[in-house]
Amino acid sequence: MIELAAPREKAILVGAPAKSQAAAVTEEHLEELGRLADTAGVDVLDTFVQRLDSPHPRLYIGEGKAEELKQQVDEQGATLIIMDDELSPRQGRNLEQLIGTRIMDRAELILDIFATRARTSEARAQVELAQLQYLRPRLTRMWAHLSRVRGGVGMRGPGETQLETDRRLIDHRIAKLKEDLERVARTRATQRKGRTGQMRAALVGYTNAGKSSILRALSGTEVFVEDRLFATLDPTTRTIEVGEEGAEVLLTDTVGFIRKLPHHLVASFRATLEEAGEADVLLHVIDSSHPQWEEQKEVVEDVLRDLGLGEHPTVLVFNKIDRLSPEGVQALRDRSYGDTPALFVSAVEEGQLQPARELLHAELRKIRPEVRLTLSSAQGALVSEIYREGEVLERTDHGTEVHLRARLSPAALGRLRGRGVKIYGWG
Ligand SMILES: Nc1nc2c(ncn2[C@@H]2O[C@H](COP(=O)(O)OP(=O)(O)OP(=O)(O)O)[C@@H](O)[C@H]2O)c(=O)[nH]1
Ligand SMILES: [Mg+2]
Repeated sequence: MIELAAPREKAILVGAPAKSQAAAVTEEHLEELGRLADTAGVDVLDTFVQRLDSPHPRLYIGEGKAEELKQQVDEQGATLIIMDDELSPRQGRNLEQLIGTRIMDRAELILDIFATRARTSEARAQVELAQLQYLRPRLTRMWAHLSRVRGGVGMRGPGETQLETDRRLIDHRIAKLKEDLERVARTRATQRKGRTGQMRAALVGYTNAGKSSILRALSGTEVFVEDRLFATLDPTTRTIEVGEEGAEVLLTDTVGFIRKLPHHLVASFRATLEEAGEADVLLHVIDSSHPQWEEQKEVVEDVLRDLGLGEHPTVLVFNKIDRLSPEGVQALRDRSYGDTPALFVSAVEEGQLQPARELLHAELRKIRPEVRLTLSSAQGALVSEIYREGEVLERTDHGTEVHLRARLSPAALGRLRGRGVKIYGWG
């Protein structure tokens, strides 16, 4: 994106919700936008709200309101306007022209945060791809903005040729990034094939819900935790012990989700997030002390559905219950979550996570039942497949037969049965 030199930007946050939205919800959304702005290093001067029946096609907000906003910007000396809603390229351009101040929407702000926080080369490439895809249809506006900053005659609006050249350059770069990312994804898929069939779980959830804190508490290792949105961008995996017999599970922490996550960003992070899909079970972490936790839970469920993980085995982990009253915790426990098992924990209180270990163990046992298999000498090749795909607990060789006690996923069991392996204790 276009970088302006320091000092810090001073922004007015603009929300234009539907008339039906409750005032408290609007306020909370703008507060979240304020936290995003803070993470991006922007000072927030004020907020500005207009309730709408539907967005204005030309300016998003109404014309009169836009004039009012312009006045407020001038009076308060704002250098930036941040819209909570996604602006079309045209609305952004028109509004920017009318007010004469740079406008960003929530999506652009999130992209900016990701760009400054991504550490691995893969995460950086994913963010750059998303940024370029966002930028491409908005090039004219970016150019108009640049010409105002530099203020030079002859810089006012580049000719069509300049735009064409820029679009072509962007297209080349997009193609190159996609190619690189596909290569990385292929390498990872190959690595995964070589992995043993250890049980895996992944932490998913709204940003700041406490995913990394839970990983830290369960693994007893240092994991980066911060009271900021998007503290974690790169997935981290640790081994944790579950149950009483010292059974081990690989637990992966993932990037948090947020309302109106730019879809380009979800698409370019797909490869990383798909790793979560390889987990036997997802731990959906919820900040139960947040007034809008139900909306946050829905946002996460929507993104998971987008990623094709809507039906994946999941456990709900209601975190931060240390901030609730005993009655508040009881009210959460009394609710029904359908068939999804739910846990009520605190990642910061000693010993509170023991039930999580036990439930995780029980769930994984359900997902990967323990079975006994008998293979004939002709099926020798399948034995190594079982070692690769599952967890072999015991092996005895009886003459030409191999007897195994193992944990395998239903899919692997179905495949083995299809190939004539004798399976006991399942289905
Ligand atoms: N009181 C309380 N605070 C918690 C609990 N779990 C996490 N926190 C705090 O919540 C904040 C966010 O925690 P993180 O573990 O970084 O959250 P995250 O889900 O990994 O967040 P992102 O990586 O930003 O998506 C930190 O300030 C934690 O100390 C809890 O059980 N109780
Ligand atoms: Mg985190």
